[in-house]
Amino acid sequence: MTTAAIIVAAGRGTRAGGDLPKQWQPLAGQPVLAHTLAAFRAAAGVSRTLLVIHPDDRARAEGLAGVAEGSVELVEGGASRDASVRNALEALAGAGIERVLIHDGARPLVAPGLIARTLAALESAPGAAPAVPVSDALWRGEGGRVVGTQDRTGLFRAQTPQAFRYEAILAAHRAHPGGAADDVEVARAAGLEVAIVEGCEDNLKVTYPGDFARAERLLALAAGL
Ligand SMILES: Nc1ccn([C@@H]2O[C@H](COP(=O)(O)OP(=O)(O)OP(=O)(O)O)[C@@H](O)[C@H]2O)c(=O)n1
Ligand SMILES: C[C@](O)(CO)[C@H](O)COP(=O)(O)O
Repeated sequence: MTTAAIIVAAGRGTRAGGDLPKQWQPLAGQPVLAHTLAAFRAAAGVSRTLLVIHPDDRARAEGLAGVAEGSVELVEGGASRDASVRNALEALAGAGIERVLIHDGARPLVAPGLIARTLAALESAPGAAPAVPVSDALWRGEGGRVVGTQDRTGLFRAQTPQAFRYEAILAAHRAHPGGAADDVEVARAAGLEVAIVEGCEDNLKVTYPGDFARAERLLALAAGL
């Protein structure tokens, strides 16, 4: 099966703050994105890797391992995450790709094993994505006060990579009006079944300033430091 990986990294990282978009900020001495790309290089069976970037970031992207050598292809993103994914899916049209993994560049701790089990789940469904069951109690709050509780049964925190049969997710994106939080939402809007795969607590998305330190601690643990 021919598999492509799409790594979306065209966002501006406004919630993370800093002088650079979060995916370009350093994490253990390298840009966040360098860690993400390294995880996909270590994953088995990915034949093409597309990195979706903001046009302002082209020079930075050209400095990443794999880009100059041609093993990582650059695609320009759009104004929203789903527009960025769509650009990359369209760039793969007609290339004989059968499966696609779509991953946030801002999740640098993705493990090759998680990538493998997400892909494997495509045997039984046209889509598959990792998620972590909600384990904490859930409240509704207003004005700094708890105003209610929420049943957590059947609730999951969604992660990436999200994997799909390529032609199915391309058609789903073409039919979608836009504004989806992730590709599972796009797939479901087109009627595709998506299997839930066991996610990993460490596969965090760098979203807020404090996430850099947390990600560095996890990287150090993984390296046995
Ligand atoms: N127009 C966009 C918006 C987001 N993304 C990517 O989608 C992933 C998940 O999005 P998010 O964490 O929301 O990133 P940002 O949009 O950059 O963050 P913020 O909402 O804080 O600005 C990130 O890797 C981001 O770069 C993208 O490729 N194109
Ligand atoms: C795709 C995603 O990472 C799934 O968790 C997420 O929906 C995108 O980021 P946001 O923080 O919801 O904007």
